Amino acid sequence: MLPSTDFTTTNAFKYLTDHYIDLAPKSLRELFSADPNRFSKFSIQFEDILLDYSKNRIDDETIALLIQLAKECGVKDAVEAMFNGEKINATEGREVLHTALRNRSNTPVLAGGKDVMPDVNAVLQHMKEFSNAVISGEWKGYTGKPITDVVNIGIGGSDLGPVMVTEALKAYKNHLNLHFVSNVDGTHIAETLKTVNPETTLFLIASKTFTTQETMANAHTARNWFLESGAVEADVAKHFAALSTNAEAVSKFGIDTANMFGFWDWVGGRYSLWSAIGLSIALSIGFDNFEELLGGAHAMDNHFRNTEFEQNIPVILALIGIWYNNFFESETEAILPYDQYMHRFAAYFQQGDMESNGKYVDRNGKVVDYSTGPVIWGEPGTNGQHAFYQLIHQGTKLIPCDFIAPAQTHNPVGEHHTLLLSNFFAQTEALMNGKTEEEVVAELKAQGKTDDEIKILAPFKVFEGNRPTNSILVKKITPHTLGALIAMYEHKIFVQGIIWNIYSFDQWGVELGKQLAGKILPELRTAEDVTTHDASTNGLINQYKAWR
Ligand SMILES: O=P(O)(O)OC[C@H]1O[C@@](O)(CO)[C@@H](O)[C@@H]1O
Repeated sequence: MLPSTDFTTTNAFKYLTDHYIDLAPKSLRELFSADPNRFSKFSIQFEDILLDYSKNRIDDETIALLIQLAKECGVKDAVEAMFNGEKINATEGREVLHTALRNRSNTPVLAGGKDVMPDVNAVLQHMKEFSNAVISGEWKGYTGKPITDVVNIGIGGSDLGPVMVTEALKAYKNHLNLHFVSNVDGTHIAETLKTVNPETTLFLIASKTFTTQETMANAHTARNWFLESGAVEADVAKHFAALSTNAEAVSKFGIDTANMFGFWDWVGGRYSLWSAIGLSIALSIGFDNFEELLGGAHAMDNHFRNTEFEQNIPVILALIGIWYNNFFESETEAILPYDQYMHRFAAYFQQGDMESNGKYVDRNGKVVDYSTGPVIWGEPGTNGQHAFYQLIHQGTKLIPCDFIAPAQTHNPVGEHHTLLLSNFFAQTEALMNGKTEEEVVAELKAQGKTDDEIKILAPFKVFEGNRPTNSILVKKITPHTLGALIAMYEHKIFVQGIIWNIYSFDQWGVELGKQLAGKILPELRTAEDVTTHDASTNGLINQYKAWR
């Protein structure tokens, strides 16, 4: 069982509250001038990843108290419970074993007393053989042509991970064209089908449950399009594969279960890119690179499981996030990758973090009286600088930011990468140091501004600074380092869920909307006005009917 501690009643929480009051007035400038070793003290290197967390509102005591908080909340026991296959997803009665999917050591991992590794390895072997056959051209379509395009049809965890990884690793992609259809909006499948040839297109129907409305609607549309193009039922097997836990539903849809790549209930949707859901990744970058991705995540798993908290990157990130979320009352966190290939990285962790920790009831079924999961958002740098950095620098909200950048680029064009990295370094420095009134006045004087002009302008040009950031410098974004980065955030989310005493692996909050949509759908199929809802919903539906 997971420890179930109300962290607001722990000693650490009390001392952190007292310490916050002492520390809050101190500026980061003061903290850095007081300790010349601040960077080395508050940074951790793991393989080719450097985490610099020194530009945070912390000192030695803060970190010591936060680590005490983690210990008082039983984080270590919770980590072992997860890796050892305990049913920590208690409301669904399931284990949480996405770590087994990338367990490259192949040591036994028990779920329900059974070692899952033989099954995991069997699916990986099937994925390897299949992706090699498609990539090599050995796998032929119904007119004898090799596959040129792969369309992954899925949503949420059956889409976001494959999209993010195939984009982030585009430098490793082969000749296959990857397409991702997720939205039930007909535009998504219509626009995609315009671009592909039924003779050379492979559809992956990616759905853990194989019941998700959007995915099944898109899958049936794709199947109808394929059959209307001149193919027959027997040809479906050459052009459709299923990635799911639900063999019965796959077979009922009409996909040969020989083309099914299975996974298990102990794989959460938002943690599933390491499973058969990752087949589109293997097709895009090759199975060897997919294994490298698994290897990077496995390396981070070992770091997370075996490293003392003081040097444990996911634990430190989790604790710093809690420090701002629960003591400085920040509400969001920005993930800002200075890498255009990583443009879907923040979006991926919107599901990863917000679907895991967007909970208001604790593990005892009590409504919490403290803040839990943050809003996750972000865009690549430097684009964000021209969109929302104004608020981060001079807004009234505290926005903790994770800045991520590769030291090496895959596209050494001119000095673009140097320009990019100059911004990466400058932004965290600016957010930390700000610009004082004295510095502003001196600058305006040097520009020849009059005293009156300076008096008017100066307040708008002062930067408070003291705005916290983490800097994550990666030697190069490769399948291995990307796998490690993803696992790093997964484990950060896990640690925060344990400390907030919430269940991070169910997602009951997505059900109500689906249920109500199911009730409204038949009402939209008739011409009559509806009266069964509140005045707003009735009014909207009836106006839609009048206009459609
Ligand atoms: O993979 P599937 O079963 O089609 O679910 C898709 C997504 O739907 C959810 O919102 C759950 O209903 C996400 O948790 C999940 O990743």
